[in-house]
Amino acid sequence: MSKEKLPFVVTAGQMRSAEEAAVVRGTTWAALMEQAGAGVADAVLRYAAPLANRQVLVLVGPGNNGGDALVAARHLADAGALVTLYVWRRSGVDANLQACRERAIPELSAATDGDGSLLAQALRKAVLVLDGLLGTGARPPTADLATIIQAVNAERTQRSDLRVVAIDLPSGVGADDGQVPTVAIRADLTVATGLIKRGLLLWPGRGYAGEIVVAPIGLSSLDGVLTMSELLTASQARTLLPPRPADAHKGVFGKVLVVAGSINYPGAAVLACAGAQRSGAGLVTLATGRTVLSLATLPPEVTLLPVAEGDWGAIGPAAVDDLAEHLPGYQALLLGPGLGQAEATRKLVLRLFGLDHTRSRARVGFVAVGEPLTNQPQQTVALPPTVIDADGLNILATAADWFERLPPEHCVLTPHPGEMRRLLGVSELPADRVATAAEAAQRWRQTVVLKGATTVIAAPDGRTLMYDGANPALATAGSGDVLAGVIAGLIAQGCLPFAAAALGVYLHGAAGARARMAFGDAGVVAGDLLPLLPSVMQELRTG
Ligand SMILES: NC(=O)C1=CN([C@@H]2O[C@H](COP(=O)(O)OP(=O)(O)OC[C@H]3O[C@@H](n4cnc5c(N)ncnc54)[C@H](O)[C@@H]3O)[C@@H](O)[C@H]2O)[C@H](O)CC1
Ligand SMILES: [K+]
Repeated sequence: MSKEKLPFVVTAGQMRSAEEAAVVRGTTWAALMEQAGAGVADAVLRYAAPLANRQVLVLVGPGNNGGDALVAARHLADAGALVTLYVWRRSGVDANLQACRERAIPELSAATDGDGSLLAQALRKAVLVLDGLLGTGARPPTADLATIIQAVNAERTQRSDLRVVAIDLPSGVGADDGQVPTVAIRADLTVATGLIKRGLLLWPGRGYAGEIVVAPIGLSSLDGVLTMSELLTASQARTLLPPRPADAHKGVFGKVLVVAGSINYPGAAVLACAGAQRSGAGLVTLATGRTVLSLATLPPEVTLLPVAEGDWGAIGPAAVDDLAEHLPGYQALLLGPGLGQAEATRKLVLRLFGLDHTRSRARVGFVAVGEPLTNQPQQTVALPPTVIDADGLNILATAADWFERLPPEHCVLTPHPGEMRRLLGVSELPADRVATAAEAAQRWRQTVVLKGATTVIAAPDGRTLMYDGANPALATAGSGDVLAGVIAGLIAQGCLPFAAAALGVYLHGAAGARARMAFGDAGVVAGDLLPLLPSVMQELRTG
């Protein structure tokens, strides 16, 4: 599929670059705006038909977002809608306003509506409000603009028959970070002009956008923008599926070793193993202490590798020898779910990554790709591609420059925001989750899955995917364990780290959506995802 057809997600700056690149290639700003406004009108007519002889109130702001609104207003009037303009702080009469005047489209001005009565009256009559106040050039709305926004939101709350459509962004939502510093329009639909702005997919902005559609504006090529995010869609996920030859034996689908669990979290190990199984791995082995094994109710298909444990069943550093003996032959390692942070476990994790300097040479660790395994008595066993999750991340975060021990593009890190803060050594994450994940992935040279209502998957080469899968049903203990297992299972089947992370996030999210439909917003447990994963995967494969 050509790049242009993929739903790119951009910052305001990247959008500007794409537009400037288009203008350099011969289009004009006026043409871009005409296509944007026409596209908005088309989306509105598809979304809220019939509008003939229905009142449409178009809010017009001072910038090009307002310009789009004037173009759309003209097209909607030509389609038979009864359009009224409500102009806020727009100076001068440009061609698009002139064209509305030639159609005698009624025009109200905020400047002469001190008490807001004109707006209130127009809102009461309208069946649809089109928000063309502010777009990518917005600063946080203050006083007079905030009053207009609050009046629109109040009317929409009171009347279920009123639809609000935002042009490019709901006014008041930050284009790059989705923040809503003061107030913002609550839209039922946002028509993104040309490309989806990042703020539409980052919370809380995502919650103001409603349904999101894209109105093409003729960006013939996207070479103007270097690294853009892309929305992770089913069609994208489908391209990432590992092959599933009908005549294959289980060895073809790889083996996953899961180092997980502790006396407090035996279930995390179970969910992680089951996630790996349900993603299609050929064989899953749980390496943990005997105490945890006695507590965990494992699927019968999971094989067990009891390893040395310390106090309270915590996996201890001596487990390195057990792991070294068994790791060869595994195509994926998952480290972390429910591990706990006992001192003994901390030593194990640091030793696995060669960060525990109390011993000269770990028997297990990352051997630089291509470096021959030494045939010394302390032969080092290379770790397979590794998913590092939960306490695996929390323990790594305690070692300075931990990421320098990892061979490039060998791991998938799956932090939630708290784990990301610890890995970055910051008290607060920056608002722009995409930039945060992208910079970390490039610095650490690993795939990073920054989990959240919108999950960002970032590759070391700068590419980022955003999964728009906010789902309260997934905000449940163990959901992350299942995801980590799915990703490890996909790596075992031959997916490269970034592909496994993206496909894993998609499958996990789709299963979560299925569970929410079946069980509702509350009360879904992570285990409910497991039986849904194979059918979600099958539908993706045959879709
Ligand atoms: N560039 C193009 O050819 C196209 C742009 N598209 C649309 O245009 C907007 C971006 O336009 P821009 O003029 O840069 O920004 P805004 O329309 O958001 O308006 C900025 C304008 O408003 C003033 N302003 C900002 N915040 C406030 C505030 N809180 N209070 C008062 N005034 C404020 C600011 O000073 C500027 O004057 C983009 O979103 C698209 O909708 C087309 O879609 C494609 C072509
Ligand atoms: K807007």
